[in-house]
Amino acid sequence: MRVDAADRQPIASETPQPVEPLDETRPETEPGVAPPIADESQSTLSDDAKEEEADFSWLDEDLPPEDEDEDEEDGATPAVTAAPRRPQVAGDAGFRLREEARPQPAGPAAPQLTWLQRLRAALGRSSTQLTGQITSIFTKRRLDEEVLQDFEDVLIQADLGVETAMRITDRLSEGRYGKEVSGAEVKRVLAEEIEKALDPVALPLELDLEKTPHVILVVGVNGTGKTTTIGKLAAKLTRAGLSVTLAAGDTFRAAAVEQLKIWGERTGSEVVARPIGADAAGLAFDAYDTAVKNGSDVLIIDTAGRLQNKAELMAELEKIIRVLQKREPDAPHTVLQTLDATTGQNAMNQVDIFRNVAGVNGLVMTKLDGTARGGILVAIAAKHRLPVYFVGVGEGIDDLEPFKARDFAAAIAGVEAEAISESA
Ligand SMILES: Nc1nc2c(ncn2[C@@H]2O[C@H](COP(=O)(O)OP(=O)(O)OP(=O)(O)O)[C@@H](O)[C@H]2O)c(=O)[nH]1
Repeated sequence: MRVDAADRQPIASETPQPVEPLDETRPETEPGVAPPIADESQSTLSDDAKEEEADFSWLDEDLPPEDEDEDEEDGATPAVTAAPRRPQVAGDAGFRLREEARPQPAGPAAPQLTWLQRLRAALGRSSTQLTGQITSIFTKRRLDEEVLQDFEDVLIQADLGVETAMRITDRLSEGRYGKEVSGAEVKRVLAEEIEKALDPVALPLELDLEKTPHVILVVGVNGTGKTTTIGKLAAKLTRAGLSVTLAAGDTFRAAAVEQLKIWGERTGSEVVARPIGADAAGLAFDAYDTAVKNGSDVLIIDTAGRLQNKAELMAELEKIIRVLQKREPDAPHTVLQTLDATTGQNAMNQVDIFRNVAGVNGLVMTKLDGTARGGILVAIAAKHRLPVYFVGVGEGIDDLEPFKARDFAAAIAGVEAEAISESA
């Protein structure tokens, strides 16, 4: 079956948001009633519990073999009136089912404007800064070395990366050297080149349901939005009719566990949690079994992100992966890294680190709203060429959007998407 689809740094808010049960998405879950938490007896969290770390050395022993055994519209909360009995995934949901047997209904026309407006609003600061500088550089000046150098500097300051900045200035100078160039023309060239850089990485998340559960391990530095992204993703998947189990693998922070439980309630997903300080690999192992037992299509595992204690964190991630592979050799099927757009160049370095240790094979860029540093996504795409599945444009449940190269390029360059398509 195929489905496409240290020490802690301070974070903006660790307070779980109020619960708004998504009762319409999962009728089998009573509105407002929390789904069962695996091993409820252990779910009470306390500092004392840190002392009680279980012995998971048995995980290193060989295990007996296993038995063989959205209609989301662009940028808007999907109008779900009844839970689909079978997954129905819209073409633009940002993920897709590989399984041929799972049909993709045509669905209603997507309200593109809503999504574009949201993206433009999200990238407003990145775009305003960049386009303002373009206007001041190019007004009443002929294209010469000095202008091109000023332009290149602006692009580098906008975090687009040296390689992309040089490609854009080269392309601009082609046939225009010595001439006056309008700001509109510069923005169009900018948008086209950004789209070219992003297009290869704008891919839907592929969920392979041949062997359920499809395991998604979510990694990234703390505060980059792992838990929030997991919640938003669970909402997308459950709305499409897939069943999801969540594993609270950030066993270092009580607030992260509580936050995940709330997302579990909101999305009707079972949450597997352990006391603070518990072994994250053991939890992942149990969560896999829980997801098998409850028939989940997807298991999403949260992790800690204490980069300051790098050796310990990396050992923990490696152990989680090793342990999961005792159950399913291909797990985790997706290793998703969250990147906080507001951290600019740091985000690039974080990909270097987590890619090596955890085998990251997909990215989600969060907090694109309210940052002037959205350009970093272009530099990361050019360097790492990893798929970017979604972008986070706010803290709400609907603020996770499938990544679309053209829309992103147009929004950041401050042009209409049609302007790119006409001239590209
Ligand atoms: N504005 C905005 N805020 C976001 C976005 N994604 C996450 N956040 C906020 O960022 C903060 C940190 O998010 P978390 O999901 O707790 O991050 P985390 O990586 O799980 O952090 P740890 O649990 O500490 O490892 C929270 O206040 C979120 O609401 C986004 O796309 N936009």
